[in-house]
Amino acid sequence: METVDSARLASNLLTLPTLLGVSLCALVFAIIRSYVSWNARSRGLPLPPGPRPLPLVGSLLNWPKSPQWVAFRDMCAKYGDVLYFDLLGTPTIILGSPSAMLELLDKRAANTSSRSTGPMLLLTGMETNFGSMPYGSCWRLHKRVFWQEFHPGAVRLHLPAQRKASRMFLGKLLKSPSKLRKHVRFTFFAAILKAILGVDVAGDDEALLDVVEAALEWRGEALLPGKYLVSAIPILQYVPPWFPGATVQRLSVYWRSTVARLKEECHRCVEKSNGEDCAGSRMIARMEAEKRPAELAEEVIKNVLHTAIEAGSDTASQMFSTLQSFFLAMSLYPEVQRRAQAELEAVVGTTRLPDFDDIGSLVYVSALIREVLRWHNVAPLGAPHMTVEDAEFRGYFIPAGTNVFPNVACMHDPDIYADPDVFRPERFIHDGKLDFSTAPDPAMFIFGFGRRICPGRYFAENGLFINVAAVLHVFDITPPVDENGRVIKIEPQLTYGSIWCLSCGLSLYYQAPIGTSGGADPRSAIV
Ligand code: HEM
Repeated sequence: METVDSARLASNLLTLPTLLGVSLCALVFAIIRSYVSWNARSRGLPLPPGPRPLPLVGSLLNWPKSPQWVAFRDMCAKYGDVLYFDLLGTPTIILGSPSAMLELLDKRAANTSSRSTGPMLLLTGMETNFGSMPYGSCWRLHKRVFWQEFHPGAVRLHLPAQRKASRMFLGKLLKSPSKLRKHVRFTFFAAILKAILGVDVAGDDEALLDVVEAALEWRGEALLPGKYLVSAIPILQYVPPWFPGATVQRLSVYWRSTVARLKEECHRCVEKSNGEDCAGSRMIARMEAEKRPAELAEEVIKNVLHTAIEAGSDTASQMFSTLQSFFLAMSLYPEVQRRAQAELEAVVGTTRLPDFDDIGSLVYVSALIREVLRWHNVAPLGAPHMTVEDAEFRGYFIPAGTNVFPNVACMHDPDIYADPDVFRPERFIHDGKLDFSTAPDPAMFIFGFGRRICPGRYFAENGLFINVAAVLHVFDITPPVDENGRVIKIEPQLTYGSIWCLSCGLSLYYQAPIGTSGGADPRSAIV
């Protein structure tokens, strides 16, 4: 009897309206709970402003496609210099002014130095590039191993490699100036490989170059925020490659294999260098001296080396794009080029090529390089940092796990740089000295911020200097001319990955060396 009553009671309770009622109560309870917990976390502070998010998809449809830095600049003009987006649950902010960038990414670096480890990182095999690692002991170990070879004192050891690569670059330009893109790639590639692996890239050692290129060619596109749906819906990463439409999973197999091959190649080269003085062998010696377990040491060194190659020689890297922008600027601004050449002739003379000791005396050339970095900033959205704790910033709530992008479009803000689209190195010179009092040093922004600031910057500055100074000293860079000798107007085109780079349809013509007023021809130093 008792059993029948219980069953009847249960069936009465499980009627549809009861079920709906219970579900509704659960939903209301969940909403209230999440509201209360959000309020406790945010302490009632609002999120930063931004385009109005839509239900379910958040700000996904407001996230601009291309060029993002311009779109974000316009949005900042409307909403202020801290913009908020909800990318399917991932909080994302864009910082639109130097003060906001320095305040959040430099001064609050303890909270803003991590990286998001989204599914694309694993799919691309980039999780072993320490530039992508979240902040923590693993990143610190990699960064330390890298920094021991790239801090301002250590980069002096790499000067011979950079000098030699730049001389070879000049030789290649003399022989085949129309292959500019290839030669630009060569100079950074040769310098970094010699510096870290002890490898001499004689002539066109395409084999190693191919391994590097294969590992790098897809990166700009693949890592573009919002490019693949899987970044927004991480569960999609588990779809098997054979599943219809699983393009990214099929690409992933290829991407990962190219990175793995590059790492193996780095390891093989360092082993082959057989203790020769290069960064790789010094890293091994240090790890041995610290008595690190062999397996860990090998993995860390491979990761650091492939990170350095990617950052230092990738065709989509900042070095590559910056040097190309230099050629473009010189062909468009002949008066700037003449002024730099006059300075080189006065300081260096006509019997030798410029060298690193000349940096301090070549004020105009140094300002010119700063202007290239500003004029065509090649990574206007920098690299996103991720916050690790909830924070308050300028009266707004920034949740833990927010991706923070600095929009370095401020390099083209007329309030910061007068006539920002004009190439004018003079903006950085006062009383014959480099002076950033009226126009901030672009290096403050373009190398990133806080603890994640580019650790390769000193090596980068040396590499840019030696190549730019040597090219200016030996060549005249002019726009191309047609068969009737008429100047062809260069229309620079920019391709957009996570990094801007000049798509090099542009070919430049080189004139006789300028060093003609007596003495030995500086070309004798070109190899
Ligand atoms: C013009 C040249 C270069 C520019 C403008 C540049 C800029 C940058 C930027 C913006 C970042 C991200 C910083 C941040 O997250 O705040 C970065 C990171 C990095 N760069 Fe560079 N870079 C250049 C050249 C190089 C070179 C030549 C190397 C290596 C030899 C290098 C190695 C790295 C590494 C390892 C990171 C990751 C740092 C980390 O996340 O801890 N960079 N760089």
